[in-house]
Amino acid sequence: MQPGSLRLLRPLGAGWAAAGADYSSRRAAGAEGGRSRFLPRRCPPREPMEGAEEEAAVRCPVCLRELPGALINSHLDRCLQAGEGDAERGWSPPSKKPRLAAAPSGETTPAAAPVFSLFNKGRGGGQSPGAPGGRSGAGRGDAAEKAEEGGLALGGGTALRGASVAQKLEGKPLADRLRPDTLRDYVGQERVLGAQTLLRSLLESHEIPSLILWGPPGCGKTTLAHIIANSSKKTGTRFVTLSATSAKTNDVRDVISQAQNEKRLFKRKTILFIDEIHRFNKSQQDTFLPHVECGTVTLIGATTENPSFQVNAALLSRCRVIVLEKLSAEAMEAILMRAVRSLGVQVLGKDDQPDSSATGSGSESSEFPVYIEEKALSTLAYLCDGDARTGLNGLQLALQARLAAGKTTPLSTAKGCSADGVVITEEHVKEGLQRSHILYDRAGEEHYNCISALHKSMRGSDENASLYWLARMLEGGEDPLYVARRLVRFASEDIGLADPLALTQAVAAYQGCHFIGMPECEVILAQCVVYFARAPKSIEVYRAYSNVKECLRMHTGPLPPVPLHLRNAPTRLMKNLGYGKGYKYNPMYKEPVEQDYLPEELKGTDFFKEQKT
Ligand SMILES: Nc1ncnc2c1ncn2[C@@H]1O[C@H](COP(=O)(O)OP(=O)(O)OP(=O)(O)O)[C@@H](O)[C@H]1O
Repeated sequence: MQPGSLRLLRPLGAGWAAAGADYSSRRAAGAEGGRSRFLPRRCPPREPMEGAEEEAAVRCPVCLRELPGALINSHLDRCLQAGEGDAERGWSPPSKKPRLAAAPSGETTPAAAPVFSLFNKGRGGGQSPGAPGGRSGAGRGDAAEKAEEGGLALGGGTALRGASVAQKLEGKPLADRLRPDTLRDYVGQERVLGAQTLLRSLLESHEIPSLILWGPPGCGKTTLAHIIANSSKKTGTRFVTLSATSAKTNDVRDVISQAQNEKRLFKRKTILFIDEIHRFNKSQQDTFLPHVECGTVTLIGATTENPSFQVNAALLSRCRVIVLEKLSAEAMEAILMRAVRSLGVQVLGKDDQPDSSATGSGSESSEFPVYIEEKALSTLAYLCDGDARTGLNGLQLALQARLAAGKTTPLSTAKGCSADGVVITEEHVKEGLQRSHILYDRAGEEHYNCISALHKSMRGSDENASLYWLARMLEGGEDPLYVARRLVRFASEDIGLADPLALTQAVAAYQGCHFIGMPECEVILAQCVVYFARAPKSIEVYRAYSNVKECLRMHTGPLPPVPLHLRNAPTRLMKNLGYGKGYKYNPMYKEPVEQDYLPEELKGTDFFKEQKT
């Protein structure tokens, strides 16, 4: 490819990324590959500035110099040509700081070589397909990092100093900074986004249908929308974002009218992304229904709640529902691995153990390289329960806390080397995670899933499973009174007259929880749950009552009147009308009383016999 074929279309931001990507592929196609191919380049002298003073400055993605916009393309060509020569001469990179400052989020991935097997599995030397490591051209070589940062190498990799890591952790949260910009970096969700899937082909061909992205927190809904936004820019499509938590109906109207103008005047399409769409009430959702229908906007809604309940049915039928799942532990490992690489933290393998007995401290700990144990990463990947934001926040907190503590640990490596470093262990990452985040989402789908699992386990007389689901809820912060109320219902619905004491137990458990609260009341609920799991079950009453309701629902015409003999007759007039006439007061009879209690037309109906199976 000729240098002249590379063009910067935008001054900065997206243009940087686009130019960087072109540059990467150009470099990759060019020759033998390897990290040295992606080193920043020494640049030709600055171009003359005449006549360009008023133009916005543009930063060259290769050498990071700022130039007038008009000169950037010719500069870039020369810069690239010069760079090729430099790479062959083994040129060493300039200082890292400006490069970090200029890089868009997620684009800096200093490639510390992975040193343990777990995260290398099937990832082609630490680079997984679609995973961070798989990106080409985004990071510099290990040697360059080492030379620049003075980090110590253990097990073949390089770790940055605490001060550098701390600097990288400042500002935006790690999760935001690492939000992938392209599908290539989007990890997991193979079922809906894997190769050959419909959605992937649609996205790759920039044919974006209206979508509802449904999935648990941190599984990548917003990220997927962000990727669509990036790719839609290439086709000139507008991408507008609203959050249902803060947007008002008028905001939606404004977006719609702007979209109508853009469509009419410039033939530009608009994609409207609404985060947490379930927070819009149904009438707010109605506002954009006709505009989705006629194609004024393509809607992308993200929700953690089941859209069948939370999204207007008419709107739902015009959108494709994409169900995203919790990220697997493997996917989480890939995401965390990308994070530690981008921070310059080195992973310690099983054989590179810190000497925990000799933890020292020192004010210069910021001068020491930072390491994280392999076990700490895999534990984090499991504990964050498929929520990438929780995982990345946990990692960030663990690193920040450890760096702030200023403690260093002597390390001995498999190869017999020893060194001091700031080491993040499994315990540290556990501390960095909020327990309630790990186990349970009190407000969301998980709340209903767990209570349903508890109900079914008790119905199935599985006392172990019943206790497990109970503990999942209580440990996750569920309101014990909510569980107790469900137990009251269960006592009648599933145990019923097989053990009428169950209802008493449930009500007592409710009151007990009310009196003493958590955590003491947990055992009250546990006792009740086990009692219910072991109790005989009967749905006789529940079924019979359902049959009665069904009978009422199916009735056509006016409901039959209450038979006169069953009516009370408190006044003379009522008596005269025949109310209560012929009623047989049962206690007055020794023998069984022959008397009808159902309306005439239902005479002889047995709701208990007519049980549906
Ligand atoms: N599939 C993924 N691949 C790579 N990174 C991901 C993925 N999913 C999430 N992340 C990371 O986790 C962060 C949070 O994800 P995101 O905001 O997309 O979650 P979400 O599903 O929209 O959650 P919420 O419902 O809480 O808003 C992102 O900034 C990104 O760094």
